[in-house]
Amino acid sequence: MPESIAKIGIVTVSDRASRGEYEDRGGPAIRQYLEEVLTSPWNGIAKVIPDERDMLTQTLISLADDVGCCLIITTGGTGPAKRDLTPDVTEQVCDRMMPGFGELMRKVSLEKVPTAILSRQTAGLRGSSLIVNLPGQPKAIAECLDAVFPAIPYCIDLMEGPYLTTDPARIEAFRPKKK
Ligand SMILES: Nc1ncnc2c1ncn2[C@@H]1O[C@H](COP(=O)(O)OP(=O)(O)OP(=O)(O)O)[C@@H](O)[C@H]1O
Ligand SMILES: Nc1nc2c(c(=O)[nH]1)N[C@H]1C(S)=C(S)[C@@H](COP(=O)(O)O)O[C@H]1N2
Repeated sequence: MPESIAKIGIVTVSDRASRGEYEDRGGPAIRQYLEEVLTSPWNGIAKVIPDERDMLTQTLISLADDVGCCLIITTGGTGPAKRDLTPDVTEQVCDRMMPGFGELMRKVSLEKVPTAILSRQTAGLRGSSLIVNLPGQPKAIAECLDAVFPAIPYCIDLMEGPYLTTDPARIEAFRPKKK
């Protein structure tokens, strides 16, 4: 049976990028990362939205339930600023949380910037979708994804999603051997 093409949501959450005050570099950085790392077929569905609760809620639900994304990566809105609500909405739309993602990303980010602890970034599962939050700084994208990406293909296997393969020269997907 042919493997279905993985659909991956890429969501930039930024008031200024969504208003065109600066060019969104976060979404393209996520897409470029996936192009470098994934060797199995995938389609990216990118959105740029403001830090608005209803819009983010609808965007995440639609990418998960209607589009059928196995993975949704957000960037921005994870900090303590009054309008930052990406982790809160992520938790609200998810059935179950995956706190290890945020823990590991903060740990590796702390080696780069002392303000890493200001990110409330998290991850969770909605139906058959894994939602992962990244900070807004475009350079944080590869820093964080390098840490958690080795576990993402197996996470999606366990959710019965498409079989993702990676370029081992870039990221080695870790799949524990079956007993
Ligand atoms: N999507 C993005 N594209 C390009 N640069 C970004 C993006 N998001 C954040 N940055 C950069 O990182 C800095 C810190 O991120 P910050 O969280 O303040 O941005 P933001 O979420 O876009 O802010 P706001 O939503 O208030 O417009 C920004 O000042 C900007 O230089
Ligand atoms: N790897 C990494 N993590 C990082 C950063 C960074 O530059 N690199 N910036 C930090 C800062 S300054 C903030 S305020 C928080 C939240 O950023 P956000 O609101 O743009 O998501 O992420 C933190 N995590």
